[in-house]
This record gives sequence, C-alpha cells and structure tokens, in this order.
Amino acid sequence: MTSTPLILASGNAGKLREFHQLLAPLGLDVRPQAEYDVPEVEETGLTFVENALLKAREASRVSGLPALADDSGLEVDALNGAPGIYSARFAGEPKSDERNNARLLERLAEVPEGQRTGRYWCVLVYLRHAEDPVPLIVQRSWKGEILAHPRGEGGFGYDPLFWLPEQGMSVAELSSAEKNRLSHRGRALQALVEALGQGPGAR
Ligand SMILES: O=P(O)(O)OP(=O)(O)OP(=O)(O)OC[C@H]1O[C@@H](n2cnc3c(O)ncnc32)[C@H](O)[C@@H]1O
Ligand SMILES: [Mg+2]
Repeated sequence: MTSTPLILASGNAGKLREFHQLLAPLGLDVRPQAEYDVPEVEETGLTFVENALLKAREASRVSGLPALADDSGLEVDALNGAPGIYSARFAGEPKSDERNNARLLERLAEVPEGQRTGRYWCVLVYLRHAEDPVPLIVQRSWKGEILAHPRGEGGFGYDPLFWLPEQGMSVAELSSAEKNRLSHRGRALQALVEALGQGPGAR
C-alpha cells in the first residue's frame, strides 16, 4: 500500500467495521485512531458537525495524518429530536447500546405506532491536516420508525429498534452489505469519496 494512511477518528467498533467494509475495496489505507493512541475527545459541541470536527482535528493532530470522523445519532420526532447528539450517552456513562435501547423504549412506551417516526443522522468530516481551514463535510439521514420490541442481531446501537417500512425489516435484520448501501453512513461516505475524487479544486 503506497497511499498515505487515513485515520478513522472513532472508537466505536460498529462504525469502524462499516467504514472498513466501505473503504477497503477502494484501496485506501484506513487505520483506527486506537493505532495512534488518539484519546477520546470530549464531545462538547451542540451539533453533529461540531463534534465530528473536534474528533477529526484531535485524531489528525495526534497522528499527523489526514483524518475522517463520524458524529451520528438518532432523532426521534415524538421526543422533540432526542436523543440526537446525545445518542451514545442517552442512558448515561459508561456508554451502553443495551441501556440506550431500553431507555428509548421506556421514553416511547405511551407513543402509538404511526407516531414513532425518526431518522438516523451521520455527519462526516474529513480534514487534510489538523489545521485544515476547509473541512470536507457531508451529512445524510435515514428515515425509519422505532419498534416496540427489538428485532434482529446485526448492526449496532439502535439498529434492532429501527424499522424500515420499505424493506419490512429492522436495520439489525439487514445484511451488512444492504445496510451499507442504504444507510446514513454508507451514503454519506459515498458522497464524501466522490467529492474527494474530484480533488481540492472542486470545492
Ligand atoms: O464518537 P465515536 O468514537 O465515533 O463513537 P460513539 O459511539 O461515541 O459515536 P457518536 O458519538 O457519533 O454517537 C453515535 C451514537 O448514535 C447511534 N448510531 C449512530 N449510527 C448508528 C447506526 O448506524 N446504527 C445504530 N446506531 C447508530 C449509536 O448509539 C452511537 O453510539
Ligand atoms: Mg462519541
């Protein structure tokens, strides 16, 4: 591999798995930030964009390499957008998908089918270096409904509770290839790779 490594500024195993599946076929040399001992940053932003920037900047600063960060989450209409940017820590620290899912079901206990709509958001930030004044930013969403009971074993996070009416299954019931093709993250990454392929002059 002759290309410059790209740091994936995430400590989430589910995200890292998806990034590898999506980026490895492109011949990009992608490395998790743990390989460079990048510490977890405090996500103090009030938007996905701000948090993704904080993560990418720290990973790039520590590694001296270009970095790609993902800040993502679930926005539920009946909860006025919660858990949103707090999706990973919805049920407090330490982060736990299981407790987050239980909390979500509890908060939606009185909300009938048809009013349990929401969407995943994924914001990707790519920095050429830690002080890059022109971050490449892509945001994509993925609509669905929140189930009353978990279904499926695949994916991570809220996937067993995220129902796709068009597919007639939860995200956790999709194959990983299908999830990557349809998801907020898969589509955001596709757009980012296309933008990068057009070179710096294109933006
Ligand atoms: O910050 P990093 O280190 O990347 O890892 P994290 O898990 O803390 O990631 P976020 O701060 O971006 O929080 C995103 C949360 O949103 C949820 N989420 C995002 N994308 C998801 C997906 O594709 N499937 C299920 N849940 C998802 C999941 O609970 C994540 O923990
Ligand atoms: Mg996080």
